[in-house]
Amino acid sequence: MAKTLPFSIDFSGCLADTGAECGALLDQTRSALARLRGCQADGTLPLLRLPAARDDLAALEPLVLRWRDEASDVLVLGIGGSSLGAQALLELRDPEDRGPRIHTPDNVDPVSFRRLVDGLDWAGTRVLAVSKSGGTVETVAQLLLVLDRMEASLGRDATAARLVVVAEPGNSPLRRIANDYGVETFDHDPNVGGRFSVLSLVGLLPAMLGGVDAVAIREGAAAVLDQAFAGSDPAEIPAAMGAAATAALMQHKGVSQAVQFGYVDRLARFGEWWRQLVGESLGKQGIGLAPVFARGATDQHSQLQLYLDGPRDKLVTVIEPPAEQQPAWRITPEAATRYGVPYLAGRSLGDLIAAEARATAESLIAEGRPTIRMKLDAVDGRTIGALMMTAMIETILLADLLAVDPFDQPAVEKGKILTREYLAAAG
Ligand SMILES: O=P(O)(O)OC[C@H]1O[C@](O)(CO)[C@@H](O)[C@@H]1O
Repeated sequence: MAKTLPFSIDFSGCLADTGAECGALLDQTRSALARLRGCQADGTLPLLRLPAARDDLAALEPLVLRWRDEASDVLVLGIGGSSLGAQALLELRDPEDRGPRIHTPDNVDPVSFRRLVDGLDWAGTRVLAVSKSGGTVETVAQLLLVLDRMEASLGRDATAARLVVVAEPGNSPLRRIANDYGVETFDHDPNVGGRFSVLSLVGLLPAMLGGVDAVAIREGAAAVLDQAFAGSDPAEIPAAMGAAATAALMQHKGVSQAVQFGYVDRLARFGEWWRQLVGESLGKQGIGLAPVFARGATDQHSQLQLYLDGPRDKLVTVIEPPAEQQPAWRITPEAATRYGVPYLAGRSLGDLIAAEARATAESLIAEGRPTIRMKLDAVDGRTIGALMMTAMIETILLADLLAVDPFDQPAVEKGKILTREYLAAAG
């Protein structure tokens, strides 16, 4: 299916007993796809315009060049959609890249944050604070603590020169800090929600600071939209098939969990980004799909027993590695024979992990467990851009089939209010 995309995908292992229901749901995706195409044309869903945009990337270049040249470390402060996408993209960094170390501490665990910050040389450190709302307590707290340290070490002007803020326009704590210090500020598009913002500067600025090819990422995403909006049969569109198959399994087979079983370590952070996308976009009004990330081959020795023999409530997507990641580092036939493991003769770890991914997918299918098989052409910017856009379109289509709004997250507000109340009371 769909070889204009940098991956192939096989849904045959998840359609048993739901073929008819899936077909009907697939038909329903036609109207949602047409609406999305309209939104791309008239710009009402800016996410869909990002893959083709280039001017915004050009506007980031001076900052990227400056910081890549002068910084030893970049601290990216942000959480949720203001960090997870960047973390996923930074996994594609070339190990030989000579740019700054990039830290994405997202969490506010006081010990790990302090450990990180204590190891920084403030003169060489640059700080990028990202928050769509500009008011997320974790990000604001981290920034205030960091500013305190930086200012004590460097003084106010040098601190201001080392800080850049990304936030939507308006009067928010982050904007007030930025104004007060007079720092360079970039707008977060108010119409691109955090978990859909990875292809904007939110994900791409940190990626570019790490020397990752932002254009390739956008090209991969563009290929997905081109294919999805070309008027093809929805059965040929991975996002539409994924949404229809998932909805059919949820509505007719009691599936309530989606497991992404990824056999590529560099995509583990992609798995974390995807968890927010699925969790926050679909989990509402008593409906939802619990997203689970499992790492192959590690979780074969931890979770696979459950997936094969536990409750039939899971849809597993096995992401199989590309052939490309098989370096010529092989077990010698002599050693394999001598120690009684002849099947390892001449084999690499790439051979091993590929065989394990295949074995996992085939075992799940043999057990009648709904399974999608995805095979990547490569692990690069174009592929991750395509994976991310496929996941976002699939989530939007699935939300449409489940009749929930993919773009809000109203339930998390209560906890935020209580957190502020408890902090105020403690003070
Ligand atoms: O970018 P912000 O506004 O700091 O929000 C961070 C994250 O918090 C949430 O609003 C959930 O609390 C996410 O949707 C969002 O990605």
